[in-house]
Amino acid sequence: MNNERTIALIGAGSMAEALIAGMTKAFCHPAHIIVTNRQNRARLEELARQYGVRTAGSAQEAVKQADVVILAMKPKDVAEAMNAIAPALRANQLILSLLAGITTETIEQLAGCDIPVVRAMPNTSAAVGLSATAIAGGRFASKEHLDVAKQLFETVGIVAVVPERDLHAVTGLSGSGPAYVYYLVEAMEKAAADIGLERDIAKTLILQTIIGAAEMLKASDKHPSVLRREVTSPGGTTEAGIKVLEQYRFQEAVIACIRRATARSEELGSALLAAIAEA
Ligand SMILES: NC(=O)C1=CN([C@@H]2O[C@H](COP(=O)(O)OP(=O)(O)OC[C@H]3O[C@@H](n4cnc5c(N)ncnc54)[C@H](OP(=O)(O)O)[C@@H]3O)[C@@H](O)[C@H]2O)C=CC1
Ligand SMILES: O=C(O)[C@@H]1CCC=N1
Repeated sequence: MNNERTIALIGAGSMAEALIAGMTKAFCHPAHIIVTNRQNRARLEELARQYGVRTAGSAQEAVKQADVVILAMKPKDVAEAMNAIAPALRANQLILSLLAGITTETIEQLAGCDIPVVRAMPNTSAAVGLSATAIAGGRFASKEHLDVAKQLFETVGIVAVVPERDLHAVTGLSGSGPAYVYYLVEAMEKAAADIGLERDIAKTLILQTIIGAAEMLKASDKHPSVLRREVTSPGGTTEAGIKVLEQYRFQEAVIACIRRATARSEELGSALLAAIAEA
């Protein structure tokens, strides 16, 4: 809790809240956090009540007081947000961007000054302190800036420093990753209903199965395919089930899904550049 920096969060959605929850537990006093959004005042008041953070009437007002500016709006809204805050930005601040697909170079361009930018890709498990976050520094970001970002994101999970070119892939893999797991759970719940299991019992069993498998992956040195084979008795139930997944080309579908999400991250970056060029 020894961080004395003032942090402005521009955007007050689900990722912003996940970060506030983590930062107020382990990174800084809530009074050091100022949160702002575009129009939803009730949302800001709710965050202030729940976490004790401060709010600001405008993004520019928040940025004027800040050492670290966290961009937590959707990529499509960043040009408008940066337009509003650019006049208040100073080169001794640090911009931390959570935006999918948007490069540090684009943020630097929108800022219009030589400001340090760190691009981060966390995931929503930050809300329970279990985000897998990757970070990369822009042209003006030093090791100290990366260290600040690392410390901040470590309050909501684990952090890897990666080359920026890898962040599209990280976004497709672990940024979007929780949704893939939830999708699997949705399918398991539908299957449980289909085979006649009582809903609450099925939910409990599915959750424990996911947590148990994740803990096994973490605790063991074995490759996932080895752990899978240990479940699979010859001629047994698992073998019969996995054969169906193979018929449906389950692994190919997952690989195509992550490739598509990665490409989409690249597209989000290009779409913003095209919009900036047009404006
Ligand atoms: N959700 C996820 O799983 C992850 C998201 N991200 C990234 O995090 C960012 C935020 O995502 P998420 O929290 O899901 O988004 P939300 O839609 O939940 O929240 C977006 C927030 O941005 C605010 N906002 C929009 N435009 C402006 C503006 N011009 N000035 C100030 N605030 C503005 C909105 O305010 P208002 O309601 O008033 O319009 C809202 O509070 C995205 O860029 C996303 O790519 C990264 C990793 C994971
Ligand atoms: O779907 C999205 O674009 C964001 C980025 C990663 C997770 N959610």
